[in-house]
Amino acid sequence: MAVFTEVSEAQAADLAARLALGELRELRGIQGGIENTNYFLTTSQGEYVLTLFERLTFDQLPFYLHLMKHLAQHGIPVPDPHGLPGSQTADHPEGRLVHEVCGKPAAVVDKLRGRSELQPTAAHCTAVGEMLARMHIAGRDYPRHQPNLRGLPWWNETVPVVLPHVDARQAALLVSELAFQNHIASGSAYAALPRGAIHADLFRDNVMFEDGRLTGFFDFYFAGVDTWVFDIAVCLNDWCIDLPSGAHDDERTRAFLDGYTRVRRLASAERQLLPAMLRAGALRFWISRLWDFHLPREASMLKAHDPSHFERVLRERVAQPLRAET
Ligand SMILES: Nc1ncnc2c1ncn2[C@@H]1O[C@H](COP(=O)(O)OP(=O)(O)O)[C@@H](O)[C@H]1O
Ligand SMILES: N[C@@H](CCOP(=O)(O)O)C(=O)O
Repeated sequence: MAVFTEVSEAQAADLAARLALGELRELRGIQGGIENTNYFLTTSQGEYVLTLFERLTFDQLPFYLHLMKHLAQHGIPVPDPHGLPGSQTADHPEGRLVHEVCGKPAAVVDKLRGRSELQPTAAHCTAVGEMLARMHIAGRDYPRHQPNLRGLPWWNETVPVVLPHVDARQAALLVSELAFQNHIASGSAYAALPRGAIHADLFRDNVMFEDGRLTGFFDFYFAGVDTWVFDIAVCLNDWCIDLPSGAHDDERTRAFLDGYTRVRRLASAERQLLPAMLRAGALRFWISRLWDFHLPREASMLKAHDPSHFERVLRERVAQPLRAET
């Protein structure tokens, strides 16, 4: 569970009133999540999620919140952020979406219906693949730009920080994989990859289903502009593997890629680099989990994710690269 900052009912009621969302009925700290403080906020008008951002700054947040607003306006099922009434201008018709609570940047978004599907079937994977491709297409005319803040520069910065905490075999893999990813990123195939706004963290716990149908997806706070195939790889590494072993699941992989390519065909550079991007996706989450595990922050409700899971996924991806025809 993650509540890093305690919000009082009075503070939540005040925010709900400022946003014209009605009277506070209930405020409940949310179980799950490791990055931000999240509460379910129920008012006389509906159900919302209040997020206080623990690492992201007032300057970084408009990219994420306006992206969610943009996607919602393009019919993509994501939580719609609530703006401050009266703050709309001709240039910013959505109004101010970043608020302040307990001195931290905060947002209030709609609560999605449904539950996450932690044991997905091929049909769930097809739905997620299709929806990810729709999101990539809808994001093409999103005008704001912010890099993926958990991309290659962050890996280069963070690997030396986590190295003292791992054993020699793990250190060797981190160092060699980082060198491989720097090599890939400097090549011409990588430069040819199509890119745009990506979610970058679309794991099983960030998508909702109801009666087998996908109702929406959330947790955009690792989003950024990066390659679309990296986003695909992050999904395949979570939705389409056997969790205990980290091994690739052929049926769910095919189902995911079928769903995705029904909406957008993969470019040849994407097909060529998918195996390398699967390794990149595993490395990214291995590094962040090591970082969270060995350099934790204070939180009144927090359970760090297991770093060794993504070490296994990475070893699998290195030993068994996905066949090119998949
Ligand atoms: N818009 C939403 N609708 C419904 N539930 C949500 C929504 N946003 C977050 N949640 C719930 O809160 C939990 C934690 O949110 P998450 O975004 O994963 O946290 P973090 O920002 O710490 O990564 C999710 O697992 C989900 O149960
Ligand atoms: N999905 C990432 C980290 C973010 O966790 P979330 O619970 O906020 O989605 C991981 O599994 O390491």
